[in-house]
Amino acid sequence: MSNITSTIARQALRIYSRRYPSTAFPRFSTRAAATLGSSGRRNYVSETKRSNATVSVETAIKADQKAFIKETGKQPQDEIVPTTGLSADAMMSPTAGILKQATIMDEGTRPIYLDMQATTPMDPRVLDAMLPFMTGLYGNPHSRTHAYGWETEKAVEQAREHLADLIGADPKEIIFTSGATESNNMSIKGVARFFKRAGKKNHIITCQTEHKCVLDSCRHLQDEGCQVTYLPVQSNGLIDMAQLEAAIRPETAIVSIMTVNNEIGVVQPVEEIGRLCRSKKIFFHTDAAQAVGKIPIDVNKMNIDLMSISGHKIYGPKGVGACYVRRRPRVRLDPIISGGGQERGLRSGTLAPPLAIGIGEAARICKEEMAYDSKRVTALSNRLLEGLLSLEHTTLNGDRSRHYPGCVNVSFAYVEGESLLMALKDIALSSGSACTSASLEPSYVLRALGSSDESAHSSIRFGIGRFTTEAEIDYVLKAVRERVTFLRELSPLWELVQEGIDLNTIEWSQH
Ligand SMILES: Cc1ncc(COP(=O)(O)O)c(C=O)c1O
Ligand code: FES
Repeated sequence: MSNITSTIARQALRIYSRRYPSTAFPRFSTRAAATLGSSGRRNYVSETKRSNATVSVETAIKADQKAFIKETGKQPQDEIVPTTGLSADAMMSPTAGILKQATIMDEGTRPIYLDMQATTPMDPRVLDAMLPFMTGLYGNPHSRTHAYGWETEKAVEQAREHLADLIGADPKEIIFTSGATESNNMSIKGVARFFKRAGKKNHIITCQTEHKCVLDSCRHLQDEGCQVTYLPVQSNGLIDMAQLEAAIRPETAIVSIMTVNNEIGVVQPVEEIGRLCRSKKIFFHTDAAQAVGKIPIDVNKMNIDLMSISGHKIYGPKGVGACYVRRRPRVRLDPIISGGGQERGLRSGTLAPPLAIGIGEAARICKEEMAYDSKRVTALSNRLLEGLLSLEHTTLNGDRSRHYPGCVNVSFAYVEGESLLMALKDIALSSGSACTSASLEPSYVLRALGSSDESAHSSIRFGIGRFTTEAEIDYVLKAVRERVTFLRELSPLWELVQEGIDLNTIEWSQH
């Protein structure tokens, strides 16, 4: 039996005291240990000393498992048993069989994965489609003089068709890129630079809750002399159409508003935005990385001129994406990557056929299974949300009806989000976007909704996807309920609330 000493509670307290510096904080000493039993299942016990009193708490998967057996009469192995059974190193070992372990087949041997907005597991059918193009079918799809080139080109063009089919586009309007980040850069910088160079228009409209790569592209364009309006959002996370209309100027070249927000899952009124932009002859770009393949999108019905797609958000490979670029009326843009003129001259460089074929297959499966996936994800999401909201002082962030159900962002008042994440090590979750998850800053998306720093800090995002099971949701609900209760019991703020004190009436001493 091996022992893994963990510092979950200590780290939680460190963050807690950093976050609430003005709070008179009782002295704590903590010890938390996780043991990896010979059964391969993980148990952990934490012991917390608060002031002079000692509180021993067995928060634990072990306890969860006992309750699970009692409630269901089933052994958890039959259902889900999150453990540290296989380390990442072990998974990489050639004897472990990486393909076998790295697919959904590993369910039950690692933490439950509920971070689908960060990335999705690759569908094994996607891998099947890709593999021949990593080995025997290695031709350059741009080679026109022999069969090696032709066979690869044929498969790449079929992938383009699958992507086009998913969003109601013509295959010629699909440009393969390295991901949604590149597609966003290409769209926004490309259009803005074209119009600026032509001396015509130099204004861009976007929104404060966009992904960093959109906001950062706009910042770069500001340095180049463009003007940018960052629209605020309402407290439900949606933009106000009247504000958008008022922000439009004669020199506005492009409006960029995302379809589904990656942190809170709200769905912006894309069809209305498209109609407005078309009526004003302004190009409309949408970052649909979190929307494509999950909710129906039709670029013609929605008057979308440019759209960003990411492979790894739709059960496809990482490092590949696509950009929809409308041909009629033709979107004019300066390419970011110049060279051999591939991809309609908009994105030079040899394509990566396995990746392009992977995203194509992922798109094909999404189209075929969207209704089924959507029904499942919605049912799981309702189950999760109902359970989470039954905990007191817990709220959903973002609009409840204009919402993609696979992204559930919840605030647990009086619980520090990072502490909760640490107490939920058996579940892979995040408090926001993956690229900002190392930062202890509160989410700028939640701040834009008007959330307080405390509320933003106490928020967790639960991402549900194609391979999530009901048993996993039930496990997560139980674990969250227990650990939120545990952490609240440590919180001096919670103690005050329980004593009936209105925290807003307290004047905290300043340091
Ligand atoms: C809304 C949104 N836009 C863009 C991206 C970046 O996508 P990619 O990783 O394909 O560059 C992401 C994912 O992280 C996202 O969620
Ligand atoms: S790049 Fe994926 S969340 Fe930021």
